[in-house]
Amino acid sequence: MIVDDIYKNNDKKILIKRNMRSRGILSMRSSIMNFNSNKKIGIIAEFKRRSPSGFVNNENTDIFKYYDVIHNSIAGMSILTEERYFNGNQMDVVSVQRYNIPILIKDFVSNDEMIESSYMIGGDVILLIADFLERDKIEMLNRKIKSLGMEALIEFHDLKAFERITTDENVIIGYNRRNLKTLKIEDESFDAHDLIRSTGLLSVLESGITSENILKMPRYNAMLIGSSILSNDSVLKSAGMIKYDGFGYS
Ligand SMILES: O=P(O)(O)OC[C@@H](O)[C@@H](O)c1c[nH]c2ccccc12
Repeated sequence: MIVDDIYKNNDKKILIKRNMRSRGILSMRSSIMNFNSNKKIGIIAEFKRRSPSGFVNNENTDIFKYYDVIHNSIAGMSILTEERYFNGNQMDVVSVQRYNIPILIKDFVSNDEMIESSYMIGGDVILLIADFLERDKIEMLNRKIKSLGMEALIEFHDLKAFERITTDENVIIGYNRRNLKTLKIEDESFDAHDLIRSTGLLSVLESGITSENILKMPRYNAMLIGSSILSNDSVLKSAGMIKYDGFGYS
């Protein structure tokens, strides 16, 4: 399975060790809460060159300057740094620090070296995937993340993986509508949100969100959108029309 192959090869990754950070850490949690307090949902816009589910993108990271200026609805950025299946590149993170928007490092992180390197290139938030990491591993990795002053987006797809998530104060919880084992959208986002709400932590809905379905999505604080934005879908305009009323959208 692709995911197993990625994690198995993490120890062989060539990681940037030199400090290329050009600014202090920005809080994704504060950014999302800021949008919510203005009755907006926070949109985390994702940049990736391709994904194993078949998406290919010819844009480069310059497109972020358009979202920031034109839509101003970007609470954060998500940058894929996984090279072998997503054509990711850590230098993409270094280059987007200048937009001064919180950066989520989207990779299959499973060791301290990846967390340290993500800090060095300007990351603010680290993705951890509960479906593929045991609870004590997540706790250990988040201790490292916290020690560097960063936040963690801990995502799950399998509802059973929710119980592995550590509900620490630097944690945001994501629900991935896509099953990374089958690469298919298998949506249990309403049940997932009930689980997340019981923690009192911020919630992010991820994957397969387009202008067609965004208005029907359940009540999350933020949404992480990649392919449809990168394919010039009008999803950002649709997102801007949603009024976040504290307990969801109206
Ligand atoms: O391009 P989409 O369907 O908008 O999906 C974006 C993002 O949710 C997806 O890339 C993703 C969510 N969690 C991940 C974990 C690893 C790699 C990728 C992901």
